[in-house]
Amino acid sequence: MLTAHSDPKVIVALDFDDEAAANELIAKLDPKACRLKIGKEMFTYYGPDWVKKVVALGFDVFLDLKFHDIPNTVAKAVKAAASLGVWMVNVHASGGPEMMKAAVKALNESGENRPLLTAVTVLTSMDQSQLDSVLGNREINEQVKRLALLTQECGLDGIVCSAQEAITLREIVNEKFLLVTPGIRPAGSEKGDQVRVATPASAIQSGVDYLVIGRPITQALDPLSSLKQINASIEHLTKI
Ligand SMILES: O=C(O)c1cc(=O)[nH]c(=O)n1[C@@H]1O[C@H](COP(=O)(O)O)[C@@H](O)[C@H]1O
Repeated sequence: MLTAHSDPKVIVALDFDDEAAANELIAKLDPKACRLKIGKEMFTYYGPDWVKKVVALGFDVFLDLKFHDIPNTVAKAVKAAASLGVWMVNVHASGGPEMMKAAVKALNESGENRPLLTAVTVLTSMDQSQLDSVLGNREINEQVKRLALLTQECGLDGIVCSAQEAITLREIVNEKFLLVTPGIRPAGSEKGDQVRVATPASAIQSGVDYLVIGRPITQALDPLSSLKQINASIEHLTKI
C-alpha cells in the first residue's frame, strides 16, 4: 500500500519524451500519494490535450512552463493554462513586478477554479558562480530572498526555490506563502544537473510545502517503491 493522505507533498516531475512511458508511470500512481508536474518537454511534445487527460484522471497537475515575457503575453498565457484545469502554474520572478501582477490579475479573473501561481526565484541548478555570471556580485540567498518578497508583494501564492533557502525564507514570508522545492535528492541518489539539493526529510523540516521530484522517482528501477519510500520518510514530519 502506498502512503497516502489528502495533501500529498510530493510532486512527481514527468520529464519524459515518450507519452506511453509517462502514461505507464501515471497508471501506477495514486492522486492521494502524489501530485504531478508537466513541464516544457512533455507539454511541447504532447500539448494541452494530454494535460487535460492527466487532469481528468484526478491528479493535481502543476503545469511548469515558467513563463517569462512581457506582462500582456504572460497574463494571456496563464489564463490559457488555467483553462486546462491545472492546480498550479508558474512564472519567473525575474520577469518583474508588472509581469507578476498581470499574471495574478488574469488568474483572479479566470473564475472559481483558479490555479495557484508560483514564481521561480533562482533555479536549483545554479550555484554562486553561475549566478555571478548572470547578475554580477549578488549572493544566492540574497537574490532568492529579494525575489521571494517581491513575489509575495505582487500577490502570488508562493515561490519555487531550493530547500536550502527554506529556513531563512520561512522567517520572512507569510505562513501561508508556499515554498515549492525541486532539487530534492534522497540520500545516495544522483544529483545530475542539480546543485542546491536537499533530502525530502530535511526539506520538510525546513518548512517546505511541496517537493518536486523527477529522476529519483521516474528513473528508479521501481518508481512506485521509490515514491513510497520518500513518502514514508516524510510522513511523520507532515501534518495530515
Ligand atoms: O520550476 C521547476 O519545477 C524547477 C525549478 C528549479 O529551480 N529547478 C528545477 O529543477 N525545476 C524542475 O523540477 C524538476 C526536477 O527534476 P529532477 O532534477 O529530475 O528531480 C525538473 O522538471 C525541473 O524542470
